[in-house]
Amino acid sequence: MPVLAALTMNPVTAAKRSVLSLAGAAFKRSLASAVSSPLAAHHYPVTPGSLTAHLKLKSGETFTGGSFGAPVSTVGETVFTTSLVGYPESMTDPSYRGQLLVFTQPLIGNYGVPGRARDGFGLLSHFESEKIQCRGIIVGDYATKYSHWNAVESLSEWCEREGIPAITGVDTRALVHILRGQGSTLGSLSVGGEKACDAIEWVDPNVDNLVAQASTDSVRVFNPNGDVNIALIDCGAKYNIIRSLCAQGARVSLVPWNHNIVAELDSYDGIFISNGPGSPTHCIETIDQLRQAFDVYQRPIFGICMGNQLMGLAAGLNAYKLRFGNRGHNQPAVDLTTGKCVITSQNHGYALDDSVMPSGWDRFYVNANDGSNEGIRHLEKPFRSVQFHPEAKGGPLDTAYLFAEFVDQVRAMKATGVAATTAGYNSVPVDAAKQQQSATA
Ligand SMILES: NC(=O)CC[C@H](N)C(=O)O
Repeated sequence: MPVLAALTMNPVTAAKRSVLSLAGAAFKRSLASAVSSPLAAHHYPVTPGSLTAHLKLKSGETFTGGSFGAPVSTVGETVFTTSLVGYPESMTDPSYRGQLLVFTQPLIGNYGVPGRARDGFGLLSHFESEKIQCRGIIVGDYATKYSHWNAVESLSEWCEREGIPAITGVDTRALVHILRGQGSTLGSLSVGGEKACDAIEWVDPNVDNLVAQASTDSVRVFNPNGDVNIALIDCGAKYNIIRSLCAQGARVSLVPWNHNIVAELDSYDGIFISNGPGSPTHCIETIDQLRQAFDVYQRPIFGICMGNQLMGLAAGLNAYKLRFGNRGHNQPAVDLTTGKCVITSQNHGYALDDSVMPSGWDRFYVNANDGSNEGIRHLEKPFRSVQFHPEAKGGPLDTAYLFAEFVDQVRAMKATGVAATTAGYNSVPVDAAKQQQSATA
């Protein structure tokens, strides 16, 4: 809507509608104050009569729009993704747990939501977990009509059914401008009365161990007849990681994030560490397990995203929080072993500080945009990890070869009789080791 028209609009209607003027230079000049101005508007609530929704950042900016999800209120870390497609996959990716997800792609919902068909491994074919994991979604322009051969419901119906609030009519360009400037920020999404968001308590989801919430409670086996047995440490694994390993012919034992794998190393031909939500620093048990495994395990270990961070922490690196993270499907990463650049799918807010590498380790990939770490590798042992998502879903399949390389290596080492652990290894369960440590402390 032209800004002038918005300014001459009935102020009550305008106040209900939206918040931002996009008037060129004025946009940049007065961004901070314009955000909370109720005067200008260029988007509409999704349908006449739909509930008003508000997104309020902890830093004070408020965006008003229309609700198209569940009529509930929530708080989360407001993060944005630049992906153009893949909202069903992103919203069910456990790594988005605790977050309010902003889509920079303005038109969202136009291909609806697919059904819950399962593949031959028992995994949902079109989702990355059983349910929506993000706390809410924020879009510029929700498409009220959808069309796709496998859609069974609208994005609005899905959100409502799963109790997830959703807001449309938000100037996501202005919102992302703020988030890029000040970094990922706590936000409240409230539906209903104008003041609903004032009642919200600001609780940062990252203070909790979100991995413990997302992980499986018990061991689950996929593709039981696979010829090599992979322990997949579940920090909140996306289904396509499990599927990608199974599709290579591997048997996958999905184990809880704090499972005592050190006591079972001999039964695994390879170890894989999944993606997962929140800060890696909460996963002390996993880091402890990996540190012990690095000393004695001789077969391949591979990590993805949270898995890269946990392997890095176990190797002796530190992790830090990125200002606004890298979330999208077109992030360039350079393989430092070949110089080749690959386009990758990403979703992370933390990164390894790889400025000084621990002895025996090297950088594997680096982000070609911001220079942040995209992976590490051991120089002698078959241990590697990547910060991006070779399993895609959504995103490009450029790096799917990493699954084939991993399982091929696992298979080759098994065939040539490489023992799982070094000779003389004393398999002390981690809990017992911890007790010993505290007893001698
Ligand atoms: N996708 C992931 O595994 C994300 C890892 C971690 N939660 C981060 O945000 O950096």
